[in-house]
Amino acid sequence: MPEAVVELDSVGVVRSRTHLLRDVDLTVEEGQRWVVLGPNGAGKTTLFDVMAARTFPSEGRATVLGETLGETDVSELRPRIGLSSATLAGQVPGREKVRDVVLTAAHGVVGRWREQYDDVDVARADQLLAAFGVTGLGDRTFGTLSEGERKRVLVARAVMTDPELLLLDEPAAGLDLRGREDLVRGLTSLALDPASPTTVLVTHHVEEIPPGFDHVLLMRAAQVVAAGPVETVLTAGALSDTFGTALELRLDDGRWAARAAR
Ligand SMILES: Nc1ncnc2c1ncn2[C@@H]1O[C@H](COP(=O)(O)OP(=O)(O)OP(=O)(O)O)[C@@H](O)[C@H]1O
Repeated sequence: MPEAVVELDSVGVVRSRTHLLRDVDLTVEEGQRWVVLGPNGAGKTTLFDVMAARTFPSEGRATVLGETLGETDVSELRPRIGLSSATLAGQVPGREKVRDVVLTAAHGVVGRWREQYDDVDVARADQLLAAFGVTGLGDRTFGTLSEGERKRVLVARAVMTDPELLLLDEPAAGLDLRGREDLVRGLTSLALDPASPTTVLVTHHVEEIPPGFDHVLLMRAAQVVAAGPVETVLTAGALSDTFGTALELRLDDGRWAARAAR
């Protein structure tokens, strides 16, 4: 029986007397690749922050990598989790060299300050930049990159530390078509590699689901609409319920596409 990497039991998050999450049950097992889909304001980022051990549940119980939030030292738990999110992007100094943005992940810091890196780390950072389609940008400063290039650098950074859990919050937001496809290709390779960490990817768009992602959580209005294997959970009906509008859904050669029902 594979071990649960994330176990949420009736989790609620309440702020200003509003439920950002309500009664969320979820088990993510080792080796699984999950996509969290839902409309704006559904609670996806709040759920992401719970899995990242950055937000604690107001109700229920959340266990991440065997540690129950509220009963553990998160400073030991957080380095075991690889993160890419808009919040993190905002924390990277613009003058930081791109290669260093990836390299500093190994030290759990944002901003390089006199750490020493091995050649093997530098080679891995360059290899990851190449895997996510941003080869040759290693010597540029982060501030000079386009939005899409920054996103891909941050995914490379999240993977750099060989985390036990990899969390990606809307990594394709703001990317142009080529950037999105480069990212999806990189994430597909990652998903199909059995050595890759358990991964959870948050997105608004089924077009951004990389082949190899095997589970889906659909969220709407702070609650779970459906969760489970992609082939059973991701249906036009469930997607229409999630987004509150009638949708058609197609699967073509491993890639999903959705549009308003005709
Ligand atoms: N501190 C807070 N107090 C009250 N409401 C909040 C607070 N933080 C977030 N919210 C609200 O909670 C809801 C869920 O937010 P969350 O960011 O988790 O949604 P999301 O699914 O990630 O949305 P998006 O797709 O737009 O990024 C939103 O309606 C948001 O406005």
